[in-house]
Amino acid sequence: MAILSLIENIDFLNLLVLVGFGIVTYVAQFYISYFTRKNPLPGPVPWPIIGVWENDMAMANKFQEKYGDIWEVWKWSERHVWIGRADLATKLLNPSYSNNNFPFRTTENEGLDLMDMTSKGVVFNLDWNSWNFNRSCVNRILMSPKFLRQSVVCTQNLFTEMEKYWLSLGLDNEIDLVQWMMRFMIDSTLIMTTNKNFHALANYYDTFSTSECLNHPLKDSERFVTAIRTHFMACIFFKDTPKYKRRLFPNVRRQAKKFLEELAWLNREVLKIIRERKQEIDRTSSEAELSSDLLTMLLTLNTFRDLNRESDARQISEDDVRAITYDIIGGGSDTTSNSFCYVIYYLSHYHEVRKTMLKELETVLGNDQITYEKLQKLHYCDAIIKEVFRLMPTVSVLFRVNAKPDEIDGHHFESSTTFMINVPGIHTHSTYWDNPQKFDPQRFMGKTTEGNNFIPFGGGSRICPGKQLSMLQMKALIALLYRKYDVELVDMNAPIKYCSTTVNHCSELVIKIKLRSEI
Ligand code: HEM
Repeated sequence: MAILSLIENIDFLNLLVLVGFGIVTYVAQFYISYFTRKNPLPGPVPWPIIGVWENDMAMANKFQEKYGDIWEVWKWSERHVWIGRADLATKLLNPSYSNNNFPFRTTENEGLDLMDMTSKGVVFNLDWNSWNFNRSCVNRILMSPKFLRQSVVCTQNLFTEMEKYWLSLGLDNEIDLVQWMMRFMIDSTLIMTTNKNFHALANYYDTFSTSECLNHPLKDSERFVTAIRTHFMACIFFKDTPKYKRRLFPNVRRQAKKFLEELAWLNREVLKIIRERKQEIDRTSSEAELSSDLLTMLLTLNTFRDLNRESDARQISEDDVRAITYDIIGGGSDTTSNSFCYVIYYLSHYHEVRKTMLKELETVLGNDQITYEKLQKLHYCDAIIKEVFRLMPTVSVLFRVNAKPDEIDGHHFESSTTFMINVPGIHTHSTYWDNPQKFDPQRFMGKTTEGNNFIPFGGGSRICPGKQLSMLQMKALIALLYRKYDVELVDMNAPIKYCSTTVNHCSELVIKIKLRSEI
């Protein structure tokens, strides 16, 4: 009461003085605790409340240059320890599944809890036993030759479809590869995951075309594809937006509500797909072969239909199937589509590299059908993709959190410290690479890429389970495109256009293609 009457009687000038005093006290206290913090590392001095905005690849590299290979950045009130040298990341990228102090990517996160992601699936699952089981299921499927072979067939079929649209629009037409590849990989990942085509490519083609002859259930699938993309945006939103912000600011509250409504719709749709597939499997005789999509494989894992089942292994729950489906679609579409655009950018700028690649395509593939086995033999294509990843990693930062207090490079860290591994910093570190800024695929020829100095797919127990799949898809795409077409950038002088977040999103890559004349 006394405080209320004081506020009522205070005049405007005194109120200003009071507020000013409050701010000065807060700022002074903020900097006193910052400059007297325990175990300090070098790093930019943060602003009160907001800290330092750090989620940018160029900025991380600038900080590494200025502060060395281990530094700290404060974001909101959280300390992020950045690491830019492979040997300092050894503990973080520990391959052990049982003895690992850095098992997770995030600390407890109420926003991700709300999305039901912290006890299910793989990417943000904080329940170790549940993650371990789900991850072994995902590994078994994504790395199985049956699934990988099917992905090659799927890539060829979708390329034929996309090519048909390009030809129909005319070879003079400019193609924004980013837009096409985004739809291509959404279709591809959804087919590989659910065995259903959601026609994102066809929908996109329809935005250019005046023809009415396309025959596909456009509108339903468009809603689904939009909801899937919303799911990825919602993950980032809920992970990074604390509860108080979602409650305090009306526009943020509205956004959160909209996301949750859309996610509820998507969950219902995905559960419907899962249940329909279960019924289809039940109706199929035990001798008949089932399709090799992820959903079918997950639902039959450790059942009598699984030839490799272990006697005591449990089956996967419906909720985990749903969460894994999201993880795979999320992990597999944007990453591969952006990476492919970067490969095209580099190939367009390095004529000699392109020439050597075309020779390899001719020698290994000729005009034969592209197969899983043949793609394994494209060693130079493999080296090109790796060199592009080295200089332009699609995922430029890896996250880890320690379960118990630990020590790195003589620095002590409390448990639940957030660590960020600066992938481009390691990929261009002069300790590991000669002439690190030079684009030279030859450096990967005849060499294995074990170890933490090359980590485009991350490392340790959380390494990307889609690594083989995406390398295969990208090699298939290179072969399908370059065997038949010359590819040119419309603007050879433009730098790579991208927006840097955790995934470096290519924002535009306009190309023109024409039928190939000669190498
Ligand atoms: C060029 C393509 C790709 C790139 C650059 C990429 C990169 C990555 C990276 C850097 C991570 C984090 C690893 C870590 O924290 O150490 C990751 C995790 C993951 N990726 Fe990929 N990825 C690609 C394609 C795929 C594909 C095709 C799939 C699935 C079909 C996939 C599924 C996943 C999943 C599920 C995880 C989480 C693994 C876990 O938490 O245990 N990724 N990926």
